[in-house]
Amino acid sequence: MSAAAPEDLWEQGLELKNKGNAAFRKGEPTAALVMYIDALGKLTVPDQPANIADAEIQSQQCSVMLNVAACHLKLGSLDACVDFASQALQLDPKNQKALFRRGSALRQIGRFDDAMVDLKTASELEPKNPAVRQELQLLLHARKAKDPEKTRKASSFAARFSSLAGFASDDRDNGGRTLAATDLFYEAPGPAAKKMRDYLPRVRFRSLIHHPVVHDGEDQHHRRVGHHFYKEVLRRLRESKEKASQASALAMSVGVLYDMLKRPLPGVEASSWEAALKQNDERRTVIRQYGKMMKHPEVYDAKVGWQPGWLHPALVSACQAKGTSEAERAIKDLVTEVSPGVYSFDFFSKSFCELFLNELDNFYASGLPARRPNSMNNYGVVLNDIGWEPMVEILQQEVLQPIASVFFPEEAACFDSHHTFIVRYRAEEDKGLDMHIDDSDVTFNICLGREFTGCGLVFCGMNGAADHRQVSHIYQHQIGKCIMHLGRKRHGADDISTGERLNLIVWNHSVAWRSSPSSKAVSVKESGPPDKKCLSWTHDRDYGVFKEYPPGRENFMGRGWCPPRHAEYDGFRADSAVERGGG
Ligand SMILES: O=C(O)CCC(=O)C(=O)O
Ligand SMILES: [Fe+2]
Repeated sequence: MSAAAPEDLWEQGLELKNKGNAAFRKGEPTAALVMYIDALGKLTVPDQPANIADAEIQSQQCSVMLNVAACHLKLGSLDACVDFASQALQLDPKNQKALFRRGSALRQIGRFDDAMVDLKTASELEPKNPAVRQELQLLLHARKAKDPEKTRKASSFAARFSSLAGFASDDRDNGGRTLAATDLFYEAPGPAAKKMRDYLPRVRFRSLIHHPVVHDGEDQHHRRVGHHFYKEVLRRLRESKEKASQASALAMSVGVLYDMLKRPLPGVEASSWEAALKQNDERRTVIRQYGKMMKHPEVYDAKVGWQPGWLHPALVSACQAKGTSEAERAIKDLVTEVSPGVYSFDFFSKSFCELFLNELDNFYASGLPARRPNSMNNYGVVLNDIGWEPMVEILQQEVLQPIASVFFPEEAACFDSHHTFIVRYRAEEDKGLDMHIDDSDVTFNICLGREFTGCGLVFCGMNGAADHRQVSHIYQHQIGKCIMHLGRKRHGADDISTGERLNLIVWNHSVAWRSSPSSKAVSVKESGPPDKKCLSWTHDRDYGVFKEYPPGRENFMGRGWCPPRHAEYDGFRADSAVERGGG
């Protein structure tokens, strides 16, 4: 049998390269790598085809070596990446991609000086390349973490979240859209997000504001100024001598906004205005005082932002693809759907979990007052009330929203605020959490530790669905991992058996989603009696039919709202005599 002709090998090599490219684009770096290596074998045989120019041969060889380096980079085989990128550079010493890939691998290995040489050269070759700029920022951060003095001056690079792939650098061109961390709305790509923008309110507060005039609407979840505000605007417009042009109406509205922050508007109880004022004062006092007592102030420092070492490397690399055609694929590779509508992925590094728990211990020991996250959890703390809101705002824009919008395109199209808190479970305190739905559009829940057994998170169905009270999944938290789900998916925590569990919860809010018709789905008839595990003493009208109310919670009987009357299953019976028309 005669050996294949050089021309045939060449053709086979190119074909394999193309197949490798297709696999890489599909997000299958291992399959791609196998094909590229095979291709390289065929393209680098000693006898080269006579009909192909030397320059073309070198260029193809270099291109496959670069692709091999890209696969290794993606797979975390950093030394191999360095080797192949170096081989490519022998063929083409000024190859920008080779310098970039080798620089990135060298940074991740910790060879910062070598990485700097490569990345600087790559940057000189293509100064505007966003990936190179992101990589340089990561490098500066990594260096800073190792030697803060040496790179102190470079910290302007690190503004906000720039540590994570330079997402927030103010002048970054992001495929036609720039994103500064101060943008009112993050505009996600895709038709769902576009549709949601129609429902953005005309007047909106960037974050939770505690004010009697803000939550008085029919649907308080909208967090909009309510009728006292509009009444006052109309009254002033009527009294105004000016013709009510758009400009004067706007000026009037701003005036009323200003006034409502200074004194109660007509019709608003002075006492509720005072109470809101007091709560806000207390909150600011705690933030100010705790600012002087923090153990790890860097964790609160939104000017510097998030350090890459705090997040799990898998999350960092998925986020690095942001703004590229690989972004969605990278997120899908990161995330596992553990059950319909429930997604899990690596989030914090172990060292950050420890650091943050240490910071929380410090807060608990400070004796400063803290608001509890909800009526069912007495030992957690609202982190927005102790100064962490700006950090989560950055996280929300740069990490949470891009991930959530892949799986929940409508709910996550435009996040605008968040409620972030810690829950804590241990014996003698809160052992578990009643089944519930949250005042959250998309929830991120990350386990920080410590040692524990039990305390699984039980998921049931989506609020209003026929299987809304049927168990769908029981999730065991793992330290550093995040679970993401819609707030309207019923869930609750089983009692803890041993140890202590602390989780960080971010409730992401979207006014646009809540104003959209999609959010107004009506409940359908329940398919049958509920699973006992899905019963909620705070929500359900039939809890007592299946279970004894927990001690001290008997007064919840008769206060439930679920299922709504039109959605009762066949044979439904309410547990309360009042409902049944009894006492
Ligand atoms: O314990 C958990 O993991 C869930 C906590 C939760 O759902 C909540 O606080 O709303
Ligand atoms: Fe919850």
